[in-house]
Amino acid sequence: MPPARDPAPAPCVLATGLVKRYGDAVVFAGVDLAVSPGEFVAILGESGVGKSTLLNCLAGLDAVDGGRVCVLGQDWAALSEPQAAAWRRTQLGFVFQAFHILPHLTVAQNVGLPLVLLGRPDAERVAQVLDAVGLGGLGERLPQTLSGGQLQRVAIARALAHRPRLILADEPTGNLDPRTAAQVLALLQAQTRAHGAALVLVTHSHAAAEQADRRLELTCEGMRPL
Ligand SMILES: Nc1ncnc2c1ncn2[C@@H]1O[C@H](COP(=O)(O)OP(=O)(O)OP(=O)(O)O)[C@@H](O)[C@H]1O
Repeated sequence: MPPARDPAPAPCVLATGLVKRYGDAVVFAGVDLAVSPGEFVAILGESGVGKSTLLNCLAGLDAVDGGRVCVLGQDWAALSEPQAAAWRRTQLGFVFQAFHILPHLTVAQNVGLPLVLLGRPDAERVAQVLDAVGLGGLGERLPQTLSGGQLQRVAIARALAHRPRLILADEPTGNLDPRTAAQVLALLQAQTRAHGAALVLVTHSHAAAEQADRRLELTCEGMRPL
């Protein structure tokens, strides 16, 4: 008898039939997406087509007007807001386009925040991820003393600190020179491969998208492979 094959792993994120509207304006409709553990998917698309909105929907930060999103088997719609916040803190790392770095906290405090919120502060891990993004030694600085590219790397370090199972990154290399961009992407990929996380990257950069296992284009009619 042939050996039983392992069942396919459950997707880290599974979105089916997503529809998003702002008032009467349909941003996108009929969007399907499944990303497996260890997989890196890049999403491209014209400016304004709804890529950031889609990431927010995947993260349960924005409500959808149709369809459903499950993260690691959990449907956002089945959770209360506090339950969703707890699930997000545990499972998700989000690199926002606008960074959302807290100005009154040091770099190290910003990066360590996900670990503190999970009740497991870990200065060693913070130092490790700061080193990994090339910001070793800057932990005690305040964000206002950093460049745009350095702030972007703080946001990436913060998204990785708690080793999330799903990383959603909105233009994470937009402010970086090509060499640093490549390093940061390699780091995001290493996290994905080493911990079986899934990485969904929204980008306009074809160089960044080239690194992905799969490339998809978001259009107003849905998602299509590139
Ligand atoms: N809160 C909101 N209220 C109304 N419309 C919104 C809101 N947020 C986004 N939009 C609109 O939804 C559409 C999609 O925006 P989104 O930022 O998701 O696009 P994007 O593909 O990420 O764009 P870019 O590549 O320029 O970052 C745009 O037309 C935008 O104006």
